[in-house]
Amino acid sequence: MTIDSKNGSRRIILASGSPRRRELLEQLGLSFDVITSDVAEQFDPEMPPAEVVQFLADKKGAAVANSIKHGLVIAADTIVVIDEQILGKPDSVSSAKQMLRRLAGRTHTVYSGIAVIDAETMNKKISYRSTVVHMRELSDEEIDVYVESGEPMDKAGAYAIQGIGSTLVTSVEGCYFTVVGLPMSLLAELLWEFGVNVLAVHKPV
Ligand SMILES: Cc1cn([C@H]2C[C@H](O)[C@@H](COP(=O)(O)OP(=O)(O)OP(=O)(O)O)O2)c(=O)[nH]c1=O
Repeated sequence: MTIDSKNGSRRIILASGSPRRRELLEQLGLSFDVITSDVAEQFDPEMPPAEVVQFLADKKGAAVANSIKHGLVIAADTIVVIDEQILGKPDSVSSAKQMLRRLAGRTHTVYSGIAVIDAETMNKKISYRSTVVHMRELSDEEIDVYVESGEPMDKAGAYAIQGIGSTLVTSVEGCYFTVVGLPMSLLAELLWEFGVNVLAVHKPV
């Protein structure tokens, strides 16, 4: 297998509208395009969380891969799980507050799945990581003020560990980037399978 020193010969496409995922990929110095699809994030409620994030990452990636001829498509999905219940992105201010009331003072698990798909062959590699997150106790007033910031609204579980939400998290067990939405070491492993060595793609920091 030839490993590209840069992804030069290989077009990489990020199938995600998430600015966080874009920023994380940019940090690797990879050149890539962003193409989003509008797949419905629906899944069988009986599906275990690890399968949900892989299923949805695959669905998002396949939708984009099917619309182009060449390129390596990267897609991801993130969910928060507490008491065996899946929390996605809140659809209203009140659901954001409800999610945070549920998470406050407790431990939950964040799952992130990644799918990498070769658009030419539709050969795919899909996997996931999970991280345990401990959140401190929060008063209703703190929750109200945090939700008013707007930050929780497009985040699974209604918080952003990389933002103001960092002040809610006391500790994590596992990969931080899994919580942000793109487990970077897993991404490197999956890209390697397609001949892209992210360690060789560098830019000065
Ligand atoms: C828990 C948590 C989630 N998130 C984000 C990551 C994801 O963007 C989002 C979960 O929703 P996703 O459906 O995984 O992603 P998305 O809709 O933002 O983007 P796309 O489907 O186009 O790829 O929550 C954070 O940014 N920080 C956090 O701490």
